[in-house]
Amino acid sequence: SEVAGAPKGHFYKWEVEYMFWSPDGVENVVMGINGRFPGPTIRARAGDIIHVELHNKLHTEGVVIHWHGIRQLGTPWADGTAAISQCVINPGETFSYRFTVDRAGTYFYHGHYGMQRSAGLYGTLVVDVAEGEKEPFHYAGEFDLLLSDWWHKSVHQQEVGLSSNPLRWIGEAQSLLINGRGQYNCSLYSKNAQNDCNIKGGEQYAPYILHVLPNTTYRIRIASTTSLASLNFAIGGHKMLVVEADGNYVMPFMTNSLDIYSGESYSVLITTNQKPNNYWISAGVIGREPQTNQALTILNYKPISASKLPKLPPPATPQWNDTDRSKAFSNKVLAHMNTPKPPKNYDRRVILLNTQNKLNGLTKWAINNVSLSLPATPYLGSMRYGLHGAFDQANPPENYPQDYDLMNPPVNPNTTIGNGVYKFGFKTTVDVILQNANTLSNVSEVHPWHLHGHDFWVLAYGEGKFTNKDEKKFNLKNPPYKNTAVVFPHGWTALRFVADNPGVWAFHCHIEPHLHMGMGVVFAEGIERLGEIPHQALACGLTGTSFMDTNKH
Ligand SMILES: O=C1O[C@H]([C@@H](O)CO)C(O)=C1O
Repeated sequence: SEVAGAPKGHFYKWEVEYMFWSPDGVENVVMGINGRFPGPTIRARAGDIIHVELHNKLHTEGVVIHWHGIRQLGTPWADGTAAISQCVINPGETFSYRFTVDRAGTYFYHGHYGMQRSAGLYGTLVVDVAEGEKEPFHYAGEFDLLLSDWWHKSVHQQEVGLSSNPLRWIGEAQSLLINGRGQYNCSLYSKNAQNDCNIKGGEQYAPYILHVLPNTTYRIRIASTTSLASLNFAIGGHKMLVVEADGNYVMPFMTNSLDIYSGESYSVLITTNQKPNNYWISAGVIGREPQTNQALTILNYKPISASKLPKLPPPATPQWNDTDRSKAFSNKVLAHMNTPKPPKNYDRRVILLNTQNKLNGLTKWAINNVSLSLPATPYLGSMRYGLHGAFDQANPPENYPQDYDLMNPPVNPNTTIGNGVYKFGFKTTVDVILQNANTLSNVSEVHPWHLHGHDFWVLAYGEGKFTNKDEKKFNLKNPPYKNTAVVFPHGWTALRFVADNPGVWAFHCHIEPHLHMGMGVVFAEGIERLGEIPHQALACGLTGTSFMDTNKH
């Protein structure tokens, strides 16, 4: 029985283990949860408490899970970032993630240790509005789509390649998956698809079909946990009304297709007002030269058979390098009128130059010429208990040399490694300017940056080198409130957030191999306000040693 007004608890026991699976018709090894890939969907209401007891059944690897988009207000030790918020959960061990989902929205969860997200450790997390609350739109049914990309090479091979000299880059994905389902080397868009793709129904790689009734409005939640790919999502013959981004309502706008970068989530409404038939739903690569087939599934009007080939061809994915189109899309995402407004002024501005570099022959990504290498002792514990030997005590650089040429490969490609922390005064307003540049191979790439523990306002996307004059381009009226924002090639993105959540928070490129190559920084605020940290999060490195020595915590 429930006490009226009390938060509802959702308790889950999860076991993580490798298992054989066939995400795209080619059998492989994936990381599963309770024997499933993707992991189970969590569904709760705003204000509820989620409690996941995560048991590590991997034989030789640690594990953690990050709850992407959940701010962890008051529970920074539950953020699930290895070496930042907690010690990894060793094989055979269990860790209790207990946190409140404070706000309705579309979220997901994923591994945040090494490249375990690429290994398939992810699932959907949906938070509905609190009992009695209403959303600013109506719909009769819902579908939740989690997009990902999939490699046939193991994550171990990928990781070794990334830290080899010369670099063995992971290359483009073999398949794109919708809810963990894709088709390698065959297309559903063929008369013989059922034969070519060997689909009889019920296979692990059979598409997740959206069965709909005519003349009905549906909400489709779309989240991207891709390792590398930026995607363009579309539904043949249907326009989409975008209503939510990263857990915040947006000013609704109509679109034929949606750009979604790794780490982002959206909700769209569609009305099934077309001729009763089947229609293709597609997701194709943008931002990088695609070498991967579109992900396809079907919007099926009941009672038509879902195996009937749609009359219209799949939506064409836009030109991968049409950055003007991508920017125009991103600029359409604006806050709903009830969204919190940004402070008019900032207290501190940090400019972060994104470059690709070299370190002893290895290829790295660096921020203001520091490539992130995480320490053995997680920051949350070492900062809370004042263990200064745990990481670089010097403040990392807040800017880069103003004569740096963004439009060419670095003159001196050598970088340094580091693990210093950007420490912010509690409740200060921080501006972060992400400044893109040229890679070593004379191009500039797309990087979606994700902030833990907060949402930020996306004040502007700009071209070339940011200067203080660009402040006049800032949207302080209705900037979107998000947790992930892209920085376009050779461009900059201006973000603002309030450092009001005591904890240590990762801020990084959500492209997993890029993070692995050092493309991230660490933010912290309000550590002095934290009480005791659950011991489970501290049992390694210097925090572990200090417990054994003194027993004082
Ligand atoms: O980090 C990366 O490395 C490759 C390329 O720059 C070097 O092969 C690539 O496309 C990346 O995104």
